[in-house]
Amino acid sequence: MIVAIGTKNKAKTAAIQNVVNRYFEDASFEQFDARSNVSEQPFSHEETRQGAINRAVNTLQMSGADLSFGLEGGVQEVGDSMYCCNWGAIALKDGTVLTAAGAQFLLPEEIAEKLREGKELGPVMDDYTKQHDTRSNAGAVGVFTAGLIDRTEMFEHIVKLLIGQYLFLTK
Ligand SMILES: O=P(O)(O)OP(=O)(O)OP(=O)(O)OC[C@H]1O[C@@H](n2cnc3c(O)ncnc32)[C@H](O)[C@@H]1O
Ligand SMILES: [Mg+2]
Repeated sequence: MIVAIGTKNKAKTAAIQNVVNRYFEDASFEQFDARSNVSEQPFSHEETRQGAINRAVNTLQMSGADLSFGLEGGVQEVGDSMYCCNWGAIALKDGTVLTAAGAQFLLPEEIAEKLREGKELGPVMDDYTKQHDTRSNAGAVGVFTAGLIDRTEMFEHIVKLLIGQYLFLTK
């Protein structure tokens, strides 16, 4: 089975490879820089979900794969707080698209303020941690959960939800 991945971010690709390899012995992977066709910093569940769908569909079109994955991070305001939200999609050759959402976690107000000013979470996290490429490593979730859950583990749960739906559909 050929599986296409719509990102080169290693926190996301590791999540897809780890979970797919658990359920399919014969999987091979192709990676693409897929366009999400939404803002660099999605600002709602709806936009984040659409980004995941667009990545999955655009990736399938670029590849000769049987199925493709799109994963997208964004933020959503609930009450007076901002949460990081995470969505994923699988696209199949027959046009089927499966979606699932994952963990949401609170962003500290000083981070939320910078995002409301129009900044992107990726660079804001690098400024905050004084590290490089937080988004490809522990991620904001790793930083703000004291390392208990990193970005790969967070996306693994979404990938598991997606593969479970795929297995249910094809059983
Ligand atoms: O290469 P891609 O697949 O685009 O991976 P990305 O890290 O940019 O991830 P997204 O586009 O899905 O995320 C949208 C924005 O939010 C940032 N972001 C999302 N989750 C993050 C996290 O856990 N840590 C740091 N930045 C994050 C990210 O850098 C983008 O600016
Ligand atoms: Mg991005």
